[in-house]
Amino acid sequence: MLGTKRNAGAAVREHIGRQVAQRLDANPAAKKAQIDSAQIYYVPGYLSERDCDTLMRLIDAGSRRSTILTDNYDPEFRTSDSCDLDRWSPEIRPIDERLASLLGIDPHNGETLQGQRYAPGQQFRAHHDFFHETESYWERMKQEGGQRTWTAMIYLNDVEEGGATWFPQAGVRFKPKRGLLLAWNNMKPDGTPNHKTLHEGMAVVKGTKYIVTKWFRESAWLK
Ligand SMILES: O=C(O)CCC(=O)C(=O)O
Ligand SMILES: [Fe+2]
Repeated sequence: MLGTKRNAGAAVREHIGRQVAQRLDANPAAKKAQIDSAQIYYVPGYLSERDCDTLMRLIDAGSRRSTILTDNYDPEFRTSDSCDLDRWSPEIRPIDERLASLLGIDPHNGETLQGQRYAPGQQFRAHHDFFHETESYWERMKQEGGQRTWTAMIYLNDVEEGGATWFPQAGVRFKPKRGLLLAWNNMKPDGTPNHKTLHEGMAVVKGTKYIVTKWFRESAWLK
């Protein structure tokens, strides 16, 4: 394709993008955000109260300070606590597999489900979930399942004030709502990274925000 920066991976990513979008379009529970610049879907009430409670309990039990992958570390960038949730545990496994099946992606391509907790003042500043292939971590990520394609994220509780997920370039903002799932394609329909998926976990003002995030790779992450 003359004049574009499509590389070999783009064809695979284009295919995944189309397959997942078709599957979500066919799912009556999934709604599509009415914007042109990114494929963002949401499913209200995706997770039951009981599952939300279980995940919040596990996050409280297993949290550590969140980390980020970058060559330019800024301690204020991501100030939440995170926890990797054990995919083989009897509580997580059904949730994990149901998520992969919602998107129609092989569960092996999914990274470990990650819980995140934000206290007042904590945030995750504007970032892309896809990997920047010019950064030094990319060589390692390439061996570990490659690029991130789709993200699925679920709010586990309502937050009194603040904590919205904001896509400033796509022009949408989601307020945390217990059980609400968001899923978006980090690639454009042609399989190249979509910079308009830039998003931010805005600072919590009042209350505590609990979410789980699952990032899906273009190939097997789980060996
Ligand atoms: O906390 C949020 O609303 C966003 C979280 C996020 O961007 C992520 O987990 O990749
Ligand atoms: Fe993100």
